[in-house]
Amino acid sequence: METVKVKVAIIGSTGYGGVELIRFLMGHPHVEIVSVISSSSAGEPIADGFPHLSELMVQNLDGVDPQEIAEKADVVFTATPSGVSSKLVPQLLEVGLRVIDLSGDFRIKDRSEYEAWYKHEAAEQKWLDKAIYGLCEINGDLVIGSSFISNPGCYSTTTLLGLIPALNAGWIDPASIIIDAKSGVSGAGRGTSLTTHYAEMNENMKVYKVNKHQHIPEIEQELSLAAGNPVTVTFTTHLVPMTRGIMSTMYAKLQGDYTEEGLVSLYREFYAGRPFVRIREAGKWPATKEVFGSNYCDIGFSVDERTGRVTIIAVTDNVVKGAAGQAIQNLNLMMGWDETTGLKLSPVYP
Ligand SMILES: NC(=O)C1=CN([C@@H]2O[C@H](COP(=O)(O)OP(=O)(O)OC[C@H]3O[C@@H](n4cnc5c(N)ncnc54)[C@H](OP(=O)(O)O)[C@@H]3O)[C@@H](O)[C@H]2O)C=CC1
Ligand SMILES: CC(=O)N[C@@H](CCC(=O)OP(=O)(O)O)C(=O)O
Repeated sequence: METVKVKVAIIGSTGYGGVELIRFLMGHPHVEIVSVISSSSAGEPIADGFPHLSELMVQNLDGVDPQEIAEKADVVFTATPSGVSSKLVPQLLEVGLRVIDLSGDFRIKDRSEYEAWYKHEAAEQKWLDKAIYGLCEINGDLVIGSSFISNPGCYSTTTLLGLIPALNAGWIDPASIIIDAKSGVSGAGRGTSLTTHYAEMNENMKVYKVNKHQHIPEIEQELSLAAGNPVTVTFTTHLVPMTRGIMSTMYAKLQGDYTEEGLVSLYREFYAGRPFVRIREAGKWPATKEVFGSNYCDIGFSVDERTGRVTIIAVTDNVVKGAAGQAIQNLNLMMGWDETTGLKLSPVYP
């Protein structure tokens, strides 16, 4: 006998995060997509803009009406811009929906810190306090049975999964961390801009938001929790001419004679039973193609005995583990299902 499916709605379903949620959820055995929602194209068939989704059971886009969503759905994903989520999500929670929000609006718990980096008004403190920071491999226990998840940022996910085990074990000096991160252009969303259009990005590489990236306070907040003390980082982001993928290359001073083999053991033990984090053997480093289209985060190491530093390399697909995939992993944990349900896709290669 088939079990009752959880009814899911997606707001922002015409953006990259939303479309990727639909792709994975169409194959999820315990989920029924009951509403795909757009603030600008309500009433239009989703297949008009996305012909590859013509087999989705719900055909027309609905408008943004919390009461109407609550009548149809149990859980709603908000794949909406920051500044929109902060206002919309409380309305969804108030009508009794469970919410998984993909924006940055509920990740940073300190309102003044959020406002300093995002340059607009923070959500009310009571909602910030309610939101669970859904970095599944670290906070999975808090996600189980919860009703409101703030899904981590793409760079933050990649970077935190790469740093937390070494920081937590006291193997690296928290004051020495430098992060050099690169992203494919889909990380900027579907809207066109001078920064991201083809002629600007093809055969080009750009550094951006140097020392000003909005993921800095998110990364520092979570590293500080892992270290038990305030941690600050140097974090630099680059756009590279590819569609998907993040590589985060992290440098830190080792606080002992630790080897690559030792790091591999430490990380494999830390992530034991967490199927979406894969640790390369000593001296082997991951590439973005090796996680493309999948929910994996792959991590490798190099120890430099001359400088006493470790280089940690972590890769993810920004739209999957960095957004929609992790959001579904959070749904699985929230509902008490196996965290890999609907997500067991191997990376697309080549
Ligand atoms: N792309 C990525 O790799 C990642 C994105 N994120 C975050 O996830 C969220 C979605 O990102 P992404 O899909 O890339 O962004 P997109 O810009 O591609 O899509 C955002 C969607 O939000 C909808 N939207 C805009 N304004 C409103 C509104 N007032 N009310 C309801 N819906 C609105 C738009 O659809 P419509 O006009 O049809 O309503 C739009 O398609 C963002 O907060 C982003 O920062 C997080 C991690 C990674
Ligand atoms: C390539 C690119 O532009 N990437 C985006 C990160 C997307 C993301 O995760 O955004 P939120 O944290 O706002 O949800 C950026 O650097 O701002």
